[in-house]
Amino acid sequence: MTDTAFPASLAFIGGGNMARSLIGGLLKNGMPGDRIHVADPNESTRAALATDFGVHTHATAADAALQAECWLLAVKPQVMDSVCDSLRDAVAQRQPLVISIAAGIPLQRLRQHLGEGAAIVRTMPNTPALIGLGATGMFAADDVSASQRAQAQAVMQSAGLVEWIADESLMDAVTAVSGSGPAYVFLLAEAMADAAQSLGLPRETAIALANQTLLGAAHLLSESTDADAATLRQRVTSPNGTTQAAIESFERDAFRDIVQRALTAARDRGIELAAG
Ligand SMILES: NC(=O)C1=CN([C@@H]2O[C@H](COP(=O)(O)OP(=O)(O)OC[C@H]3O[C@@H](n4cnc5c(N)ncnc54)[C@H](OP(=O)(O)O)[C@@H]3O)[C@@H](O)[C@H]2O)C=CC1
Ligand SMILES: O=C(O)[C@@H]1CCC=N1
Repeated sequence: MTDTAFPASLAFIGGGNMARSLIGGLLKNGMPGDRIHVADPNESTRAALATDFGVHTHATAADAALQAECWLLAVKPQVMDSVCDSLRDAVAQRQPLVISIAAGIPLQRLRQHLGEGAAIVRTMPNTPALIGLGATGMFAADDVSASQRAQAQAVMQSAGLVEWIADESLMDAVTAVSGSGPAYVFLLAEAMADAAQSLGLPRETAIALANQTLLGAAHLLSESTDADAATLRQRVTSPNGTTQAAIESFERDAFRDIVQRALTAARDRGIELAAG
């Protein structure tokens, strides 16, 4: 990743959890903090961001936006319409590249509230962005130029893997698998530790073993070039052994259906958020 791919200046609208994760990644990849502006209404949030990252901070979205050629919309979906409305004059002045990370909100709705003049890329990152291991799905409107796409990609790639999505309607499926996905893994970590404790292990030992198992399995999955998840699972599963007993229990309890229903619920909630 070369610094030249980054926008010359970047304004985060919203300085919460995801903004913090993405700013951390940008700095690690060579974007200087003094080229980043962040708007957040909370004084303590602004102070912490300025101290931790050396970024410029602003109390209003428009103040930050006017300072930058690329904006990253990182507010909750529920306030996105009003935030975009407050940026209409700044859009007319700056003609920005706008990257949205909001779940559910379609490009058309962003364009409607921002007004004409913004080139918009809709993305869906996830919280492992904080350690450079994020996964982001991206969709660009037709009027986004190749160099703007490259800039948007550079911003999101500083947080990890990027996948371009050809059809905007699939962005809610991206949210369901990778945007919300880290929470499913944390739920599994909780459940494994709880179960191990109930089988008699001390709490701390149960947590340590469950967490390290998820870490090791994730690394093995990502580093195994010759084996997919199913193959790796089979390698753990000795015939008539302990793993087979557990997997058969999962299958009897319709584990795959449970996952399918959960992802469908997340996808459908994204569609509801689009409706406002
Ligand atoms: N958390 C996640 O795992 C992921 C989240 N997303 C998306 O990222 C977006 C942000 O989520 P997240 O970081 O978790 O949310 P946070 O609530 O942590 O951050 C949003 C921040 O925006 C601030 N804010 C509210 N109104 C304005 C305004 N008018 N101008 C500037 N800032 C404002 C909020 O302040 P206050 O708290 O006072 O309202 C808050 O500090 C959402 O749209 C979400 O869908 C996408 C992928 C993953
Ligand atoms: O739960 C949410 O709505 C956000 C979007 C994906 C992850 N967190």
